[in-house]
Amino acid sequence: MQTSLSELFCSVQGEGPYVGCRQAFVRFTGCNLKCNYCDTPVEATKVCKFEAEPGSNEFLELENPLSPEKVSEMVNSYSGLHSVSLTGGEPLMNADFIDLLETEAPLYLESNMTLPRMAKKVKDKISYVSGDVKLLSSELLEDPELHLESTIECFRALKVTKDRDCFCKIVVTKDTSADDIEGVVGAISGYISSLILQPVTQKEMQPKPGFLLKLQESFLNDIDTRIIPQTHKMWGCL
Ligand SMILES: C[S@@+](CC[C@H](N)C(=O)[O-])C[C@H]1O[C@@H](n2cnc3c(N)ncnc32)[C@H](O)[C@@H]1O
Ligand SMILES: Nc1nc2[nH]cc(C(=O)O)c2c(=O)[nH]1
Ligand code: SF4
Ligand SMILES: [Mg+2]
Repeated sequence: MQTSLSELFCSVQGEGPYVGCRQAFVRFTGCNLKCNYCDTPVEATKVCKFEAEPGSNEFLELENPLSPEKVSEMVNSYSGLHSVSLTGGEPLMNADFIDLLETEAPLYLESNMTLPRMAKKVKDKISYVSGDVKLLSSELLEDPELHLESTIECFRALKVTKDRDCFCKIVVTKDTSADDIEGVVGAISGYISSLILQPVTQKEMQPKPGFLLKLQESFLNDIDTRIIPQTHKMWGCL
């Protein structure tokens, strides 16, 4: 089994409760959604850009597709890793490949949580789940009811346990509706350790600070709720 990656690099986690933790980032190509705020190209690429020396800005180009052995070897070439971020694109589209990875550091899944069958396949391999909920109003969803069901089923499969952390992250824009967030969070709150409200990075799409603070207040009684913007972009790292 082989798959295509767009890039593989070492940096620190720039989002959510694990901000600052040193990670290898494994970026898969392809996605089943089309979020209007998405900051990442998801198209398939001919080569995988591999930054062998962290922070060097020098990239080797490895021809796609790559085997799980080769990807594990590249990840294991980095030292001091807290975990390995599986991202994309949508990493759960590569559940069979993920199942074959043999990395020394534990796996951290960054997912849109819409592919429950795939979530069930990888659940025992994953130590950290950054479950990025896509709101019903935020994309062109064919079937909002099915979307919500799939989201709940994914969180149930990958829920927080003594061996796995699972938190929910929601990108908030100026068009986000509080009811929309409350509906989804109410349905998954039993499966997560915290809720992260992530204001969208593009200035022109950002919500007002007062809206975020009100939202946070409405959840705080039930769940550890934090407002954390993307931090890696502030200091220009990958
Ligand atoms: C590019 S996605 C890839 C993983 C997966 N498809 C997902 O959406 O979680 C990685 C993370 O970047 C976040 N993200 C993408 N565009 C963003 C933006 N403009 N502002 C803030 N966060 C953004 C996503 O919400 C997600 O948490
Ligand atoms: N530093 C850094 N942190 C991140 N957290 C989530 C990312 C992603 O694109 O999945 C990301 C990323 O691309 N870089
Ligand atoms: S699910 Fe993730 S990768 Fe796909 S479009 Fe949305 S933010 Fe981008
Ligand atoms: Mg990113």
